[in-house]
Amino acid sequence: MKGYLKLKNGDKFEGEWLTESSEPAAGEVVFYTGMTGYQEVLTDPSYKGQIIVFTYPLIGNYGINKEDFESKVPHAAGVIVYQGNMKHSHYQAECSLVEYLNKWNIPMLGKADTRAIVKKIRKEGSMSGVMASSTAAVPELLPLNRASLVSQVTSKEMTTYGNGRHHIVLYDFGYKRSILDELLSRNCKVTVVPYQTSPETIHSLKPDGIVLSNGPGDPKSIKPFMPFIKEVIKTYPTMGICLGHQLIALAFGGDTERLLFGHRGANQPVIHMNTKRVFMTSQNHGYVVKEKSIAAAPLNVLYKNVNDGSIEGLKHKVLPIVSVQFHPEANPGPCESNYIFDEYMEMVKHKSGREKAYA
Ligand SMILES: NC(=O)CC[C@H](N)C(=O)O
Repeated sequence: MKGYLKLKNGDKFEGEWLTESSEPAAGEVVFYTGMTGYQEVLTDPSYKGQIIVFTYPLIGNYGINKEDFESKVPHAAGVIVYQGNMKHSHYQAECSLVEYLNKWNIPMLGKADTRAIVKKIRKEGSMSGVMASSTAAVPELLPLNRASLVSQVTSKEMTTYGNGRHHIVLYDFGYKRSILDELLSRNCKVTVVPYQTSPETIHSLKPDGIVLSNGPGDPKSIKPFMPFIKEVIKTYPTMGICLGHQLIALAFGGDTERLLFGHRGANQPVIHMNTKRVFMTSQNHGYVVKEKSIAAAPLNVLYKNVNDGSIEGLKHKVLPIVSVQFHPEANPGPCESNYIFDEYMEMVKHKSGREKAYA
């Protein structure tokens, strides 16, 4: 059966509809450039409601396994690939990509001219679109609900994992399992809390540190909770990852803006501003912190993207607060920024040092 992607600007791309349900799907059309990691990408809550165009042609070649889920359910609205319906082969594979998508009723378009779609998005920017098996569906008929994305993926209740020595509260805006795993592997007990959790509740947990997770959508949609976030992060050593990083900037008076087409892939070069060391990072974001907006904020720029110069990390001038726009937990992606978790744990362990600095 034929299938189509229609972009908001009216452009139409044809392909083969590979999944069972013929229901159309709408979402923000974005592209991901990594060669592997489709299972992690599809189950990363930051992709909630997005139609993902994979630029690597062989997507599905190693199937779906039990190990690589970033959350229990997939979050992407749709999948677009160059080949599709690949015969998979891997010793850990449990099923094919198409079988997995069928289970969750997520459409996949194969044999699509992914290069043409990406060139369009790179020129005109990420935009909404609709995937359908008939040409009748139009994007306007399937409106997007960007504002409530975080509330769709956050935990419903508080859950504690592990019994390590350092108690970390992970604010859940749509956290990736790998972030939890990184903390657990560093002798932490982690309490995952819904993103609306009040400072009083956090204080009652007596945490040693706070992590603000990644998550979908516009960081400004969390603005009503900013006073909560600000109070909590000023009190405990804090690390922000991706959306969490953007929220730290907003909390200290900074501003965010939308990138033309975002950074989504596993080889985004980032430079450490002090050491000038460059390393590759895994990324997935459509918004960035505006550099001018933090000029008066008590934040230093610690990392920048080598390709476009955008801000990739911040450090508070006095308080033990650090944040990165990229993903140090890096699944999928290179692990060379993994040390950021070690640095954060040092901050957590030297809490008394923070108290001295603040006195
Ligand atoms: N991975 C993330 O946390 C993404 C953050 C935010 N939703 C963005 O697109 O910029």
